[in-house]
Amino acid sequence: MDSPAPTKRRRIQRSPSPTYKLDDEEDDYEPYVPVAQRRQMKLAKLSSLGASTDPARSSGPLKEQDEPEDQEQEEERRREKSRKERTLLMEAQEVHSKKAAEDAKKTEEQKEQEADKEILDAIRSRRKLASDMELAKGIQYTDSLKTSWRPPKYVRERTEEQHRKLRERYHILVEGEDVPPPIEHFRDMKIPESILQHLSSKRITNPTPIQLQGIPAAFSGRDLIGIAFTGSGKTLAFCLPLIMLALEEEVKLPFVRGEGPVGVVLCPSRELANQTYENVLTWTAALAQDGKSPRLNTVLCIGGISMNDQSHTLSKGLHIVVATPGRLIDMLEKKRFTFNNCKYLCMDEADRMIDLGFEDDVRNIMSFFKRQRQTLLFSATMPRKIQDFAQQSLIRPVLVNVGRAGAANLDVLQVVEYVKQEAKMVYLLECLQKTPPPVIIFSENKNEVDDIQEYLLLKGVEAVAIHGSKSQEERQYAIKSFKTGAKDVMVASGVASKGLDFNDIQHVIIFSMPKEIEDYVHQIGRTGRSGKTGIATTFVNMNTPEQTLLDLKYLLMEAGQKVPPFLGTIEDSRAVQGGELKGCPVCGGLGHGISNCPKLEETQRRQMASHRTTEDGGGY
Ligand SMILES: Nc1ncnc2c1ncn2[C@@H]1O[C@H](COP(=O)(O)OP(=O)(O)OP(=O)(O)O)[C@@H](O)[C@H]1O
Repeated sequence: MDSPAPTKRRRIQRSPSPTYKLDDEEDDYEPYVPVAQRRQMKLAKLSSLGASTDPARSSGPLKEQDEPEDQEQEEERRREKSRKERTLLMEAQEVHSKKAAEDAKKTEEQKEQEADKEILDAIRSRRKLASDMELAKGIQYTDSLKTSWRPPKYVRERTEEQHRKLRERYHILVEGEDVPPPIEHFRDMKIPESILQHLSSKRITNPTPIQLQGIPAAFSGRDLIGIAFTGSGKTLAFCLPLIMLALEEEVKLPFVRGEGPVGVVLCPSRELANQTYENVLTWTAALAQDGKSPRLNTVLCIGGISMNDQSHTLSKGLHIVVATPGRLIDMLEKKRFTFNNCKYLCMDEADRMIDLGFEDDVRNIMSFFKRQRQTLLFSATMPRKIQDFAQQSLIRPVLVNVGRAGAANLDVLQVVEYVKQEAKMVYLLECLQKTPPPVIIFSENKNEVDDIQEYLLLKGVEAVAIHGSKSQEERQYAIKSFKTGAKDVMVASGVASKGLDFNDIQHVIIFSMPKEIEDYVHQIGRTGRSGKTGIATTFVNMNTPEQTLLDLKYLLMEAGQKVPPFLGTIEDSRAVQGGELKGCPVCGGLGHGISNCPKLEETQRRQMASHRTTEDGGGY
């Protein structure tokens, strides 16, 4: 009888620590070691270190060889050494028992705070967000970029107190040195008349709070972190300064083939890049309408499209690039254009850009800059961890914050409903009756997106679908037909949630609640834009993690929305202990701390720890 083929035996080796390692696992595997255990190890190290650094111990044997001493002296030295060792050991034990006593006194909340701080410190010590070239050469700029823009005289003459009052009126919070003044009217920002006329034809007559403070700061050349609600006009706030910069450079000395760009806007998705590109095209065309201003050239660099279509623009002087990271790096590597004279880098939905997936791409892109740049980061959600990380990488940054970072837009009526999994499809049809179209339906799962679209089509609803596995043509078709009103409903995965600005969405239906509350904030933010109101209906059920429900409950409470009874009954252990509820520094969720943040999975935590620089004494 044939014996079964020998299988490779995996032997589990028991190590003294509670972590186990498989024989054939990679050698550089570093298990996560809990805080308490790390502390023990540090103590053990401390006592052994103390003993080995004892000069008597290290010099003893050498002396013995070189110049033998008499018995008495030797005996005395041994006694001294043992005294010292005992003292060190006792000290270590004392420290240890003191620590244990302190630990015992601590509440669960304090312990959690300490653990959170350790994780946060590890995150903070990530390499700065600068290009490797700058880091390697130790290049450190200390001054913001100089621009010729100045606020009008009457604004310059206002006191700091008057600026503060104005900010207070618009609920604008600022941080940073010497923050440029807020300006209440576009005209006073010295924006060219032709652009003003175009904006006013689109009923954009007064700046929104983020524009009112963000545009003057950006016009002044300052690095900027801009945080404001979904649909509050951030795009104009970061595109106008770039258009003005490009205009100034072009007027000084016209660009010829091979020159430029002056600035780049980076977006996390092709759809968002395309939308921003179209905005820039509209605004630069409006600028040239006066017959005096030059035409500024803009290129779109995104995957899935042929760059040959843009060779016409690339063959002229280039002013502005709007891009997604991958295609931009490709173009820079192929030297289709350079960043030799690029001075402006803006990241839209910046928290996504800096977050794990894109961080290295961003660093790579930065390495193509050959001179100092102005860096701007914008988003509706910006957890503290990203703000801290970004702040230390920018130069004299100004932080402009309208409302809490990660808070929901108050113009959205949020309705959360308990719908059993099997009842969702049928209930969806009923839900669609709440408002006239256009409606967006979000699902976290691509297959579910397709299923919903199919179901709606069967029921005679004009629906298109968009998700990451669709071809670029399919994605473009879906967006175009939905934008033009040819289709009533768009079913989308997360891809369409961030930054996309569709006209007058009446209703957002969240078919499956995303795990991360930031995603929810972006999804409901497709409605209630530009001062209009909208409804968001969210389906939850027993499949929705309790953590997510808790985040949702607090978000509703913060926005003064109705909390349904099934959410009201979910208890928060931190609230029971009377602790103060702050947004999780990693994802901004109000219902949990870092240690149980859904975004910070175990693997990521390890990854963060490995990012620790040697500057702060290495990692664990
Ligand atoms: N000052 C303004 N007054 C009225 N409408 C404005 C103003 N500025 C911009 N808008 C309009 O508001 C809408 C939303 O703007 P935008 O897409 O820039 O929002 P956003 O803050 O970037 O949102 P998101 O966070 O979802 O990306 C756009 O249709 C834009 O034309």
